[in-house]
Amino acid sequence: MAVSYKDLGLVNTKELFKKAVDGGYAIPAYNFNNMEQMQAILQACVETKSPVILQVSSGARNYANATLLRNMAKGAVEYVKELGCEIPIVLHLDHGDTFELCKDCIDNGFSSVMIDGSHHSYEENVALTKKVVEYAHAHGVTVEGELGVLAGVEDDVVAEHSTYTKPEEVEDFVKKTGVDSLAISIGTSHGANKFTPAQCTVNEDGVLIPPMLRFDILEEIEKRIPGFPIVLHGSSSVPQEYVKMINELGGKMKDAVGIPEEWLRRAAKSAVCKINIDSDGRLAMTAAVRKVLTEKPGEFDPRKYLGPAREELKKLYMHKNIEVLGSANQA
Ligand SMILES: O=C(CO)COP(=O)(O)O
Ligand SMILES: O=C[C@H](O)COP(=O)(O)O
Ligand SMILES: [Zn+2]
Ligand SMILES: [Zn+2]
Repeated sequence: MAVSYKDLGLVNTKELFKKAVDGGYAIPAYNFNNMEQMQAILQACVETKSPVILQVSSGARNYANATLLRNMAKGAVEYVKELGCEIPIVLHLDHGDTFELCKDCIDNGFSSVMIDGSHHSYEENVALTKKVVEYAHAHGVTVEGELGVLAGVEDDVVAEHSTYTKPEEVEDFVKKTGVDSLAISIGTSHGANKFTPAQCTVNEDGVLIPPMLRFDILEEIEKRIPGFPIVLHGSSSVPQEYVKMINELGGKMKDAVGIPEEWLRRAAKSAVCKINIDSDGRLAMTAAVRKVLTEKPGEFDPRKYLGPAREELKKLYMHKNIEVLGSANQA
């Protein structure tokens, strides 16, 4: 039997995006795979009074099990009430690659899905996205499409080089497909190794500064589809304190560079109304777990290292909501 997101107390992205575009901030889209990540996200968003998009990749569904994830999302709505603030919660499929996967999520309580047809030809992308939109809209679910390909690892898909979004395609794409939001490629990419040191310049403090995002492309897109909700994937900043911690505590992360928070702040003020962050959370948890296991080698209770990891993650998300995305106090 199909389960509607409405029965779970979740919301789609429609109103949230409208307010975010008008208000000059972005809604956080944080990926989760397990209970501690979900708790950290919800606690951080309740404490900062921020709306939130709980983001699930197909990898996460395989890892955690789709039924369990859905029931966790149902629990999320009750949990935030218990915490004392009923923030709007979206359950979103990240990087859906087939109609069947999107349909399965829509039939199982997701309030929003992404169909990433960006790896197909333009015509195929339009046809696939339109098909998902028709099914989703019949169920009140909102849809994110994508134009342009991000460099780095996208789920199972590896894009060696990014292809920037062509502004001259966006109007036609939005009109033909009926999507509710559009992910674009302006120089961000997935993972912790977004740029090689050779691509970066070094500032006076010895910090690697990556090549500037193509804000000119974003501006051109905004001119062509004014006020239309834009999504930025691959937006982790790869905090160097976490990379350093991981490496000092026995890890081996080489050349990890992300998107400066200043640039994300600038993007959030534009039509960019959803910013995807996954890798930074992975770094925060890994650094915290390594710290506990190094300092207390006799520790073997998972709560003793996953608990501090959850705390570190919550701190990171609160920082993002308040200092970077501007979503704090917008719930
Ligand atoms: O775009 C993302 C999820 O869709 C996450 O990007 P990061 O790898 O930069 O966190
Ligand atoms: O864009 C990809 C997200 O970071 C999810 O990653 P994943 O497929 O490893 O769960
Ligand atoms: Zn893509
Ligand atoms: Zn992504």
